[in-house]
Amino acid sequence: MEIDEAIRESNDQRLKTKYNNSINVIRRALALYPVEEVAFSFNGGKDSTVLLHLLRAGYFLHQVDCGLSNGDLSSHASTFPIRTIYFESPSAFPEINSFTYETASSYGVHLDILRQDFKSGLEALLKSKPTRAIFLGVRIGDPTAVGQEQFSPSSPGWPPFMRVNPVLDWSYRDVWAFLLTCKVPYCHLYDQGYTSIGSVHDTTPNALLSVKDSASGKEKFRPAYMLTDGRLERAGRARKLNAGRITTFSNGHKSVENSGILTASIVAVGDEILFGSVEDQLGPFLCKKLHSIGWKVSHIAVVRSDVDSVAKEVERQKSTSDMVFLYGGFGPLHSDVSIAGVAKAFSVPLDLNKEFEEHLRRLYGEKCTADCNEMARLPQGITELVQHEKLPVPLIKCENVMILSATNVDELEQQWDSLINLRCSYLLPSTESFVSKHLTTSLSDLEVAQPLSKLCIEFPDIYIGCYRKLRSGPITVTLEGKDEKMVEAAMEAVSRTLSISS
Ligand SMILES: Cc1cc2nc3c(=O)[nH]c(=O)nc-3n(C[C@H](O)[C@H](O)[C@H](O)COP(=O)(O)O)c2cc1C
Ligand SMILES: Nc1ncnc2c1ncn2[C@@H]1O[C@H](COP(=O)(O)OP(=O)(O)OP(=O)(O)O)[C@@H](O)[C@H]1O
Ligand SMILES: [Mg+2]
Repeated sequence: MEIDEAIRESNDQRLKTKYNNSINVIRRALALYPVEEVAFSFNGGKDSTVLLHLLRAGYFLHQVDCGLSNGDLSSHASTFPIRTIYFESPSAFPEINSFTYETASSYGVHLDILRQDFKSGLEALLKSKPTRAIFLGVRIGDPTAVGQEQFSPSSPGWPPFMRVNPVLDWSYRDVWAFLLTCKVPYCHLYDQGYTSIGSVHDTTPNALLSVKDSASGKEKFRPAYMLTDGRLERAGRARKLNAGRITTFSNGHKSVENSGILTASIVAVGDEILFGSVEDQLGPFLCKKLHSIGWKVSHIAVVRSDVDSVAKEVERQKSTSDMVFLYGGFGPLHSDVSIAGVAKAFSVPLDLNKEFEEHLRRLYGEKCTADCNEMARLPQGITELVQHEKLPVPLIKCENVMILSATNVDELEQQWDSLINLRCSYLLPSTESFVSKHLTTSLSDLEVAQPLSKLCIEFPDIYIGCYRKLRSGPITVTLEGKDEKMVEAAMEAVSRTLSISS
């Protein structure tokens, strides 16, 4: 197998270590999942080109593990056995597209072409073919690698599969060391100064590789492998704006139903909460309400009343949750910075919203002064006013961020009821709500730890958690899921294992 041979013959010890670790990840994945239920996500980029060759070598060595090959390194299969998916997009570079197709044909890779967005494409793929694990060329430092491990289940709200990232810990230097050592073809855009390739709309050659041609005086670019500081790999990529997940279900009811469990984040703005002088009651109230409609709250944060703190948190949460609920810091006071923070998170300016100004004028009458005009300046181009007869002024929604103006639980209840009443496409109750069961045991932590963690593996779709009110007191086990029978089966298993009589 020429890849394995090239690495063995190389005297780059670091590359050998990276290669061996990645091959082990691939062998582990192939031992865990039948090869027909595994896929490879290939897009012709440098990282996925590395992964293609690692998979070719890894599959060969896996066959040796299974006794299906005699380990003769010169032999290799003429077809690549792992199903390969390519999300083809009209905004991909033609060079990337043709490299993907040419590579597939050279290495006997059968490509499944998907023309939808990633999430819908994967939903369709999982429906048509059982797929338990997908190999990806994601590396630490990619924006999408945040929080991922070599084996990471797909995110909540995504179809269920294991993301396998064999090159997660490879550096920019490792990628080029591999491609050059193995002398494998790569897309020639990388020889023209491109160091990371997205779409034609957000990618340019990396300016750090720019040189002036001494003869013609024209600008030229050195090849990607000459970039010395790998941290600047993405210098030719434009920053992505407005990456909210709302777009995944902007066409309303139908897609909300299809997208599995919906997730929410809650952001409270208020220095007083952080000083400990005011207790936040709105966060727990929202958690209860969201849970009651089958949504999952993935995160609750309290941030300082300053524009950057709000912007940073909203920017983070809007791309990982279906909806972000924000409260506090709304009004004409100097500490009311939430709207500006949201605008900054979406990189848009504030702009006078005439409709909202009219609502404020009606509400405040004579008292509507210049401060009202300030309050009517809302994030430009992304603001939607949500009106209901029970609301004195509409609520403000910016893409998937809902700004709640409530300052206490009663006001929040009124705003929540109005939103539910409106049956807005972005806050629909899930078709199934959660079923929760609780059990109490007086066994110690040490006694329940192992049996419970085994049950978590046995019931992967059921949340099994524990809490206690006293360090030495009884432990309450919580079981939760959307399939009542499964929750009951898990409860019986927990009762049996911990010898609890119900
Ligand atoms: C096979 C595959 C699986 C993915 N799984 C997830 C996932 O579980 N969670 C998630 O938030 N995004 C997932 N994504 C999307 C990527 O994290 C990311 O949004 C995408 O690669 C960004 O590409 P873009 O910059 O071209 O939009 C997946 C993408 C692919 C191709
Ligand atoms: N359009 C796509 N089709 C299939 N897989 C994709 C697509 N886009 C991304 N992926 C998967 O996500 C991984 C990470 O993408 P990313 O763009 O960071 O890396 P790359 O394209 O391989 O290299 P580069 O960083 O040079 O662009 C890819 O290696 C691939 O596994
Ligand atoms: Mg890429």
